Amino acid sequence: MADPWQRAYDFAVEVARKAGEEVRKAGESEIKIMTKSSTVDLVTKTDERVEKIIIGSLKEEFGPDAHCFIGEESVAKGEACILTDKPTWIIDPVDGTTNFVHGFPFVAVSIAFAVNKELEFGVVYSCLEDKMYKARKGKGAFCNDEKIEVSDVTAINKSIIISEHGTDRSPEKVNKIFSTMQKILCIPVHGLRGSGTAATNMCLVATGAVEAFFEIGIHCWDIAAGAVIVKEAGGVLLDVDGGPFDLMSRRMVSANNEVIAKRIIKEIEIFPAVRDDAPVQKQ
Ligand SMILES: O=P([O-])([O-])O[C@@H]1[C@@H](O)[C@H](O)[C@@H](O)[C@H](O)[C@@H]1O
Ligand SMILES: [Mg+2]
Repeated sequence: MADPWQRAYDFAVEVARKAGEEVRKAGESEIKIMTKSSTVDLVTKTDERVEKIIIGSLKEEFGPDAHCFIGEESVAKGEACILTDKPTWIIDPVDGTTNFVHGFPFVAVSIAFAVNKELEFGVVYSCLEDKMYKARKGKGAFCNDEKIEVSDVTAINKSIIISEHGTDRSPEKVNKIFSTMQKILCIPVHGLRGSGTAATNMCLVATGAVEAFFEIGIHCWDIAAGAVIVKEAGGVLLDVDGGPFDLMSRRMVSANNEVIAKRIIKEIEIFPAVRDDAPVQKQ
């Protein structure tokens, strides 16, 4: 039987590379900082323009109504964030916007594709490092066409763990985030890190550079592509309470194996995050 999604996978890599070139060449003029959910949840004209380029290219290639789209900046402007059984692109045009604004060298274009609510493939282009990560369900994970695999470490005291503090600065959430990080640091682990972009953090798990990345507060577009890449590199994905991974729940643990994942989960102080697919509250 013909493979229905290979062309979409190959094209997603081309589009991610083109989008990354747009991010790299974005001039000072475009880095006009705007904010969304908080004063530190940044967005720029580049985020918006690059998302339009990505979606426009996909519609031109596959037809304007063939697929559905969940894009970070389209959702920010009021579009629905509902994953149906229809073929759906899940897009973060600039993952690591704060890094982009500050010139901190980790910025990624993240493009995932789901069918029947199953993630088919994911592409993460770390455009300042020129690293193209990609993975297709059942076909392995790659960085610049070299196969990648998670770390084989099972001892938590020989691991590096990544987490992020997100953009919600409410004291009760910040306290839980830092209390969790303190407990993990003092296990002890070899180190705590954070690149500032969830997609890149997940690719670091997939390459074995770190053993786990977890966060409460991320969105489906931050992690959808990285989820496929981690899984295909031999890693695991769980909810922060140890339950099954839920793409729309705004929380997750990605790790090289269940031993590390479950040891981290024991330390996570969970706080609520409104689901990506929660009904929009009428004003
Ligand atoms: O907004 P963005 O740069 O696309 O995505 C970012 C995520 O990748 C990161 O994990 C999170 O901690 C940041 O708050 C931000 O949400
Ligand atoms: Mg983004």
